[in-house]
Amino acid sequence: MSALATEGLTRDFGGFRAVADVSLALAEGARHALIGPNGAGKTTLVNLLSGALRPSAGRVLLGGAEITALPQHARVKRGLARTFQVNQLFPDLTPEGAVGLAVLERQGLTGRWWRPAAAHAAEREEARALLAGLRFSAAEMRAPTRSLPYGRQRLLEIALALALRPRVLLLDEPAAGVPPGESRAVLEAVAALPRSVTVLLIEHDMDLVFRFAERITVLAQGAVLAEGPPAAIARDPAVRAVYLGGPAHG
Ligand SMILES: Nc1ncnc2c1ncn2[C@@H]1O[C@H](COP(=O)(O)OP(=O)(O)OP(=O)(O)O)[C@@H](O)[C@H]1O
Repeated sequence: MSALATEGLTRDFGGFRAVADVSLALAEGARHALIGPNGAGKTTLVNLLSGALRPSAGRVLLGGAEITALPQHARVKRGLARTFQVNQLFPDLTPEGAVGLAVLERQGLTGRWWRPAAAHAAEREEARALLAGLRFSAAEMRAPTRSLPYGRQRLLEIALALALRPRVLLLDEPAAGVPPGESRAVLEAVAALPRSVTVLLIEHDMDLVFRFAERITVLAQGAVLAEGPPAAIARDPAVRAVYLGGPAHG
């Protein structure tokens, strides 16, 4: 059974078909990447998966169960998480505090502000362990998020998603906007994500895609143009014609 699958997923905007009859299947623990030229429909497809958009036709299945009609929060509860831009949401919180809140959210305890401080120790501990796994130093965990380098802020997005203990994680351009000097740390953290999490990476950076992915789906004009292991995708003449261009990738 696939961890995440779509069947004939289609989305029209007026007369324009942004996603056209896309059928995808991610195996448990998959390291799958979705690529395609600008306007290929990647963002629309992710929005259909996360529940931000409803399809015009087709189905989305999580662990074999249909979730097509479920709103975003219900999908998150069932184990489908996506990263989102935290620097707009938590500029004054520390990473430790923000991830601690996400742990509480998972536990359904966010309303209980009255709990004694000692009761927060467990989620703080979990938050620290999670951030340490993403190679945050103790000082970085306790600094206001806004003061951290952008690469660290993007890693915090991943930490917040992981705090929900997802079965499937949608990683939307985790290294976008990160300066070259910091992007290596983001890349390593993505590569080191636990296998218990199935990952779909949406990414423009071909180095990251070809280092991370074991399978790649190429979208073009809303439809699946090709799918396969990286070596086959890099060689595929149709893919190179519409997207990669130039010499084959490793
Ligand atoms: N809300 C909308 N209304 C109308 N057209 C839309 C809407 N959202 C997306 N589109 C169109 O659908 C097509 C696919 O867009 P989408 O953003 O999904 O592509 P993308 O592959 O994510 O592109 P990029 O790599 O540039 O982010 C584009 O032609 C876009 O103009």
